[in-house]
Amino acid sequence: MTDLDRPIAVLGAGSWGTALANAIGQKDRAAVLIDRDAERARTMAQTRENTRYLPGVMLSPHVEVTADQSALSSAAAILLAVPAQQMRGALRAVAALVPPGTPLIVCAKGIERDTGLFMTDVVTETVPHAIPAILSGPSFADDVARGLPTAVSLASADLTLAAALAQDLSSPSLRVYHGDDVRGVEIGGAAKNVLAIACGVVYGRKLGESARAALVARGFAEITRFARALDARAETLMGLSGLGDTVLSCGSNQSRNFAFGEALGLGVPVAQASGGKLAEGAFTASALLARGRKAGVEMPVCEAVEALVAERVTVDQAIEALMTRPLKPEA
Ligand SMILES: NC(=O)C1=CN([C@@H]2O[C@H](COP(=O)(O)OP(=O)(O)OC[C@H]3O[C@@H](n4cnc5c(N)ncnc54)[C@H](OP(=O)(O)O)[C@@H]3O)[C@@H](O)[C@H]2O)C=CC1
Ligand SMILES: O=C(CO)COP(=O)(O)O
Repeated sequence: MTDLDRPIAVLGAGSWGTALANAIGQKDRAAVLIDRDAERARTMAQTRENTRYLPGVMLSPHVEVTADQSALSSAAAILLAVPAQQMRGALRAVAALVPPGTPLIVCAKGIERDTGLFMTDVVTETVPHAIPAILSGPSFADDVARGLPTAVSLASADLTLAAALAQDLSSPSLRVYHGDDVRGVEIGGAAKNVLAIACGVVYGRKLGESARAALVARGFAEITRFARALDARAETLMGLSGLGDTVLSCGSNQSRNFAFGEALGLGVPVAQASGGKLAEGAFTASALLARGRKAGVEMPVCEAVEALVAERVTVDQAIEALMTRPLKPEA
């Protein structure tokens, strides 16, 4: 366990950051939730509710809300809950405030589009004096914030640290498993979002549950191939951050990625399909595909999502391309 006298800080006061801060607060451990907007932070501190991102959930009294990033300097660990494409900018802005050796736990699920880097690599580049870790798994913010039960995975290269952080974040409703396969955990979280978009498309286009199940299986196979090529462990992908989150996000339009795909399947143009919500897979698809090509891994489901998001193909063309690929052994 980390130093209990020091709070755990959460950078990013959106739905996931707020839910995580609340989960920590519900354990009677001090959490500091950092919103980049001072006015919003003040209002949230007073009303105890994040009306924009997590309406209807009251914050634990152990959660302090602030816009003052200097709170990071005294944190035992920092949870990074900003969107993947904003991670580099957010980290650059606070790097000087982070004491050497502080665990920076990435809670975002994505790959940086411009560089193809995973989030822990972005941490290493921007805050080299910190220790990167990753948290991922089946966990809708709303469920976690309301104390509904789930389990997630936390990985760090240092297994002892991963175990201590998992202990810090675990509660009777949030079971945090630990490990050292950082790459495996971050691939699971980033790639499931792309697969969730594909499943949403199939649902929106009303292709039936058999098609969705087949897509999950083939999509998961390509994610696992990709993970192996990047020296991640296949069994990590079979765990909470891979299979677990795939089951969650590919079967419910409570997932914003699934809902984005569903809108595409219904014929909504890409620009409107997210309804103003974050759909990480739309940004990650091109980066995942590029990394797959570099590693020599065929990723037809990811390719279809990337082409759809770039509006190079229609939904029907994407489906036809997937269904008319040369037949091959299943493995
Ligand atoms: N929501 C969920 O159920 C889960 C989400 N995640 C992952 O967590 C990450 C964040 O998602 P989520 O919380 O849902 O997203 P939201 O859209 O709900 O919130 C994003 C938050 O990040 C803030 N933000 C954006 N850029 C910066 C920046 N440069 N510096 C500081 N804060 C910034 C936003 O502030 P502003 O309002 O000012 O733009 C907002 O508070 C994603 O990668 C997602 O995949 C993981 C598990 C569950
Ligand atoms: O990652 C999540 C659940 O584990 C949240 O999924 P969405 O970002 O698709 O809403």
